[in-house]
Amino acid sequence: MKLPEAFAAKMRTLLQQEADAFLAIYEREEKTNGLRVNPLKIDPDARAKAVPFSLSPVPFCPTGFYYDPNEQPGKHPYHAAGLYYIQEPSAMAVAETLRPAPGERVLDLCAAPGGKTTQLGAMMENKGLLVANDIHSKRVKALAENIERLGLTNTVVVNEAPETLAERFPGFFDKILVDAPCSGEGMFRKEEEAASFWSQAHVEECAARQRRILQSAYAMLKEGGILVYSTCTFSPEENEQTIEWLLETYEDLRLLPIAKIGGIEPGRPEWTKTKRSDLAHTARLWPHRVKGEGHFIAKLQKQRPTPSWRGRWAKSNAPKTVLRLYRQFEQEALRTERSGVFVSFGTHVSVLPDPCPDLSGLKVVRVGLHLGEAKKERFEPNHALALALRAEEARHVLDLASTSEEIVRYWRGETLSTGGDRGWLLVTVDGFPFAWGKEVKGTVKNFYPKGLRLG
Ligand SMILES: C[S@@+](CC[C@H](N)C(=O)[O-])C[C@H]1O[C@@H](n2cnc3c(N)ncnc32)[C@H](O)[C@@H]1O
Repeated sequence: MKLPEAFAAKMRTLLQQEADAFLAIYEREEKTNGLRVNPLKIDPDARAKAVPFSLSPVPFCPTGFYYDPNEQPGKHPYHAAGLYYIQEPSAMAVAETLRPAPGERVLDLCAAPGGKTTQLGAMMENKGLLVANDIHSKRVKALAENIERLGLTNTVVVNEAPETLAERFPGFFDKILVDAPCSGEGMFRKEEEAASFWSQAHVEECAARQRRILQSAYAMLKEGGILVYSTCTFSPEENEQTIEWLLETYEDLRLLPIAKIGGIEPGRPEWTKTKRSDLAHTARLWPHRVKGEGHFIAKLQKQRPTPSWRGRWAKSNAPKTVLRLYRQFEQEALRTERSGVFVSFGTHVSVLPDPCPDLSGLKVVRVGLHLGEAKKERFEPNHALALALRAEEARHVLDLASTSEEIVRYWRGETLSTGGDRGWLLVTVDGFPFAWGKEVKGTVKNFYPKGLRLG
């Protein structure tokens, strides 16, 4: 591919004798293809075996695998069922570095389309609070869809500027990820268009924006909290120099070492003004050193006592009539009873993550688990509920084989004839929840969402 000349010259100066190996990767056609299996849906012991592609492990991510470029996992019904997320392999190292625990309060500040959010949510086993934010309203839609597909129930999706969130949540989060908007030099093979935008001026604009975002992230971190910063670019201005600025601006921040496994290399202190040696704790994933397109990662801990958050927690506002209809549906269709704080938006009802702060006044796209909608005297379950269940939690199941004609027809939105009359049933693919159906007088009415159907 054709690289911007100024970019190639800059990388030659930086990398010197290593530059040829680095630049040679752009001559190769094939990019690396990866998928990350979803431990919320696939039993950890059966991970790779459950997915019918030839996979080889990504060395720095236990749930990550490379797949063969001739395979198309994005077109398999298992993708629609949320069994995996297709993700550029070096990107998988970022959430591994933050590694939140179940029950923590976590913020993914630049989250769309959700590659890292879905990885963080799975690590949290759906326990605690995961706030996924993105400033761009269009990109937030894909984020919400991916969260739903992967079966995350402890997330809040918001569409705000980081400054707005920083005013609302000072000192609130245990862990924050800033996967920053960047000049995307590591994306050139994936999206050739990204190369045409490259200029040194753009790199510097990105660096200035990253600093503004990091100021907000710092404000929202608790004392002792962990901040992970990442980019998919190579420029020192957006990587080591951004971290150098951060350490000089907030003297209580301490860089923590990142394990240099599977070809991951240290950051380059020599590419900064101060050359401070702790910058080698950061990580560089070079495309000529690891099988991946490239990333930079830094991990920091806040040391300073921080005034604790004094906001309010969210309360239930769901009308009794709506809740009664949901409980009626639950008795008819499910074997489990959901507890938690139920909230309604018009006729729609969701159950919040635990804990969940009061979100009024923020642009909230989605909270917790969207259970469904009360319609006159009945309750219609949402697709998100189907994808968050295990098959054994449904009273009635219609299981379709992934290789069958029926699953393709169902995915397209067609009805199926079964001869039964069981009401709400969970349609599964090889036992994995896929969608809702309603079986009435021998026919299963299709509730696969219109916007997600096969074309
Ligand atoms: C590298 S992408 C995030 C990729 C995502 N973390 C993932 O793994 O799928 C950076 C994101 O930052 C968002 N963004 C740009 N400016 C922002 C800002 N000022 N605050 C928050 N997000 C911003 C972009 O819309 C973009 O979605």
